[in-house]
Amino acid sequence: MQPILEIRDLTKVYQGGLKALDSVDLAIKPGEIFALLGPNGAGKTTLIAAICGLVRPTSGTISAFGEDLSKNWRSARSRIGLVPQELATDMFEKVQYAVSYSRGLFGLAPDAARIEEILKSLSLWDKRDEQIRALSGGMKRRVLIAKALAHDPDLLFLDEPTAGVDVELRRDMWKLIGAMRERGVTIILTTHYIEEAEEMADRVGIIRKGQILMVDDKAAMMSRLGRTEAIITLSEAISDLPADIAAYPVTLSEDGKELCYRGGDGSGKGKEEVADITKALTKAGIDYNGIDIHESSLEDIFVDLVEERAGEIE
Ligand SMILES: Nc1ncnc2c1ncn2[C@@H]1O[C@H](COP(=O)(O)OP(=O)(O)OP(=O)(O)O)[C@@H](O)[C@H]1O
Repeated sequence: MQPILEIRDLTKVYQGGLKALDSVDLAIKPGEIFALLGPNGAGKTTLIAAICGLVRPTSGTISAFGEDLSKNWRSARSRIGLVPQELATDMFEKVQYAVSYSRGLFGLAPDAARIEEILKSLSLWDKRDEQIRALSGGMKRRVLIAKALAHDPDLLFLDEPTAGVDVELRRDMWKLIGAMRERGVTIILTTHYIEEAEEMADRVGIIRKGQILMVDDKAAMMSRLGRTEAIITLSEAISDLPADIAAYPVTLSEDGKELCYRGGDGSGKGKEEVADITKALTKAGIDYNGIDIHESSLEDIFVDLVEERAGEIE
């Protein structure tokens, strides 16, 4: 299947010499939700801005819908929507006007019914005649989304769509993003909230210091890089581990009272091994009085990756 968006060897060096993107390659499949995860300053916004024509790349190519954006920017751009991090709109405008105006910017004929549908889907219809400045932060965020949807884009970028919003609004946003996907919109979102990527995304890309560290299906990433961690608290300190237990990925704490397991592969193997270890302990006559077991989340994987690669890149 031809990617809806293809980025090749994209580099952006800002004036002053900061390399915000470093040879980025990325292909986005039609209809997917792709989450771009990265710490502050990783280059997420720069990447989106480069695709949306707001930042000029230093080198590399970006094609969307099969067209090279540097050659045929206008037609591809009309099929792209961007929900930026911050509101860059006239705060005195009324909601409905602002959203209709966004549609007009792309040369589309006014479509009151479609605008009404968008405003209703975002619970903004009751606020349609209010000035944007009078809305709460969460409602302003919805206006940003409505404006980005006004021209019915096929490819939608959401730059930190839920940064700083409350949990309820975040859940609403997730539902909304899910509904957009149902309509066939391809979605790329950047987020600090790993929970968001875990909940929403089909694929996840991890970016750090302008480099893409890894791109994979979310489930594959979790099963490939997932880990089980367990701490088994022993009733009495021991000085040595029996050989059959030492064969597992375990370490004994300095005081000899805790057995720490770190292994598995996100497929359930870790839990099985921990169960086997407890059986072996019982067989060896070693009592334990607690097991604390933890399956790693996408967050743990992300933190591990970013920390592990930090040394390599610096
Ligand atoms: N206009 C600019 N001129 C110079 N440097 C810039 C400019 N815009 C961004 N940068 C730098 O480029 C790097 C990447 O920034 P970018 O905003 O793309 O990161 P980000 O991953 O979106 O971060 P955040 O999660 O904090 O929004 C940062 O070091 C930033 O300071």
